[in-house]
Amino acid sequence: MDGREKGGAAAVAFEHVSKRFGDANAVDDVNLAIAEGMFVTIIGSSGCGKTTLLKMVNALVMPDEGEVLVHGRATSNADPIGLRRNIGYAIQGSVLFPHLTVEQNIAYVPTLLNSGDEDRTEAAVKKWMDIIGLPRDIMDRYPAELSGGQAQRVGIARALAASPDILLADEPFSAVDAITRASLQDEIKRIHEQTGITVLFVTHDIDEALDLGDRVLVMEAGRAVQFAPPEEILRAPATEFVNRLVSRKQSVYAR
Ligand SMILES: Nc1ncnc2c1ncn2[C@@H]1O[C@H](COP(=O)(O)OP(=O)(O)OP(=O)(O)O)[C@@H](O)[C@H]1O
Repeated sequence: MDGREKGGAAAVAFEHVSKRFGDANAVDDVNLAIAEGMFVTIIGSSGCGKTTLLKMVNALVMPDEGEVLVHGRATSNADPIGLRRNIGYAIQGSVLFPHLTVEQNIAYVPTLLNSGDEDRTEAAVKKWMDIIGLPRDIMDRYPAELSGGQAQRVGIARALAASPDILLADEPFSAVDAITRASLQDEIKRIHEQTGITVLFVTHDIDEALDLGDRVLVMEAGRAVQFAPPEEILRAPATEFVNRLVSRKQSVYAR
């Protein structure tokens, strides 16, 4: 059994999920289902619970109430290590192992999974370096010898190299210039189209959220206030906050 026992189950479902830290409701009764292969962007002001929501998918944070289901199976019943094997996690800033080369960083999880099959691991590393637009000649460099954009690409390649079927991305493009960011956005779109991977992508940037997402999830003080395709977010913002978020865009799209 691979955890997909409920045929056609959503890749990720939040069933009335809440999480508190002290007095703060980090996530407040979130109830939604994300179909397999969907690209969901998550946006909201600072501290509204985006990261906490993401971390509940790979069981880095457990809900106080409700259940998070991954392929129909509650994270509370899953072995966290097995769960994380199928879930790539790319976060902002550099989280590369500083003492390992680019190749070793990307190979880290495939090495564990391929248990010593070096050819298979090397093939996986090269494949992901090519897909993500990393030149082969940086394979032997250490993270400190990379540009910010290269380090973020390596982080994403590492998250994808284990061939996960879900990618959690927490502002993965936040620390790069606009041009690098645009090219990384194109690449993540292409990877999504090519692999059919389910993506949950946190961003602070409404343009990025509307451009990348099949669905945009807007969060406000821990609550999921709107979960809809970009056109609907623009056409019918559900709250005053969503309205403010998109007001500038509507005039542009209405032209
Ligand atoms: N480990 C923790 N301990 C205590 N409080 C926490 C913890 N993690 C998150 N919080 C609090 O929970 C709330 C939601 O935090 P979270 O990081 O999920 O928000 P966010 O929307 O991702 O914010 P940002 O956009 O600033 O990254 C915040 O009030 C935060 O201070």
